[in-house]
Amino acid sequence: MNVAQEAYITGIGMSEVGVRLTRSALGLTLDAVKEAIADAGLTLDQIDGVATYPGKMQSFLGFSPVSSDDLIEVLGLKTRWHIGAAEATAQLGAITEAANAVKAGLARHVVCFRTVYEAAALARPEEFPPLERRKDVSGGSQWVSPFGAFSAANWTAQFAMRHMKRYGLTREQLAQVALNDHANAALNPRAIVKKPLTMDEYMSARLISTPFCLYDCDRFTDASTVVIVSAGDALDEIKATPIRIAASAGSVERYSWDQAEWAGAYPTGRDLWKNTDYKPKDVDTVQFYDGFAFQPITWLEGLGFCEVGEGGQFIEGGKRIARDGELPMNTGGGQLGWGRLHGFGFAYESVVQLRGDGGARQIAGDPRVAIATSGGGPMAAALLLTRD
Ligand SMILES: CC(=O)CC(=O)SCCNC(=O)CCNC(=O)[C@H](O)C(C)(C)COP(=O)(O)OP(=O)(O)OC[C@H]1O[C@@H](n2cnc3c(N)ncnc32)[C@H](O)[C@@H]1OP(=O)(O)O
Repeated sequence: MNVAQEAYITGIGMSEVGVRLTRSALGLTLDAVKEAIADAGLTLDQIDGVATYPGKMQSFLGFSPVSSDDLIEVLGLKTRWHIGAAEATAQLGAITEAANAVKAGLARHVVCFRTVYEAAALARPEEFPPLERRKDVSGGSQWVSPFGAFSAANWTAQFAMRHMKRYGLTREQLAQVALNDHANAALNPRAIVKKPLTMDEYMSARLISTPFCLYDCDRFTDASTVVIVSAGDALDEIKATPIRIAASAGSVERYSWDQAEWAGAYPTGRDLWKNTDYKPKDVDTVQFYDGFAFQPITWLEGLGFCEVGEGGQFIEGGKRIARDGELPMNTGGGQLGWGRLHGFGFAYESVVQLRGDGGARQIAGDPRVAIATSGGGPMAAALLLTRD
């Protein structure tokens, strides 16, 4: 391997994470950028690239409150390359784009950020009109919004129901994702959730969209997460342990309601392994996107940790995915426990674990290989990260 031709995550940062924070979205973003740059040991004038997801999409529901242009202007960055990856293959696709840019010599140090402001926005409907108030619904939304199915909970529930009927997935199995996330979040000082969840609490929670109850759904959050992607030939400027982006993959799929599998995780999984010599057995920890508890099940299957249809059995009882299990999952609490960081939290937590910086939630041994994913529906992305 020629290090100079590789791309590395060299810094991570995160703002305060909360619900209806009395901070601006830009302020949260600047906090996270500052922390990541300091973590890498860089200075602002060394940043020559910016990448974000989803670029310049409209900021309904606080989904996309800060653009790459905003950040460049406010910080006065002298960027050679930047992208608002609106159509990137899900959130972590922005990090893949940055890795490709540094490998191509278009930039040396790229700030990749994802800021979410959905909790604050929900409390300010005049400023951030909710979907049901908008007159300009288009694309896939036009087929579901007239029926009141505004939420991804309604759509994702269809796939979970199909999995239950076809493969026998149970609510007890689904619960393991939430229980595991809450247990790990309780050890993460930055997480919204502060205590473990019991099976009784899970089962008695209010129903949101069959089969999802409250604890199957991530919660709208205000936060910003940053990772810095650097060129392999710039590592002598870095003070932190670099984590290599050893492989990445993604897909933007059209899907239909009669598909059994939750589309994006499956082609993404297949492609990821084509792009590396690593195998599923080499992976020390997985950080799987969990907008809903069902999605990690599709990632387990899509990435080949088990056969299609066997994701529920894989997590039965929760031991395998626990911090001391054979495949520790969502060690920072995932989106169900940490907060809806919209994919970037999984890249952040992978770096924490691979550096051995997890404190009370650090997994044992000497983890060297992690997978972070985002999305899993029509859009999906995965990164294979290694400490070499
Ligand atoms: C590629 C992609 O982009 C794909 C995706 O991301 S898919 C994932 C998309 N995620 C979502 O759509 C978010 C899903 N979650 C939700 O819609 C909402 O949380 C929900 C419908 C489940 C509940 O909302 P609600 O009924 O309006 O609850 P709300 O009145 O806001 O809150 C009441 C209390 O319930 C609790 N609560 C709310 N949501 C919760 C959740 N998801 N989990 C646990 N507790 C929750 C809180 O204690 C809350 O009190 P606070 O105000 O102190 O926070």
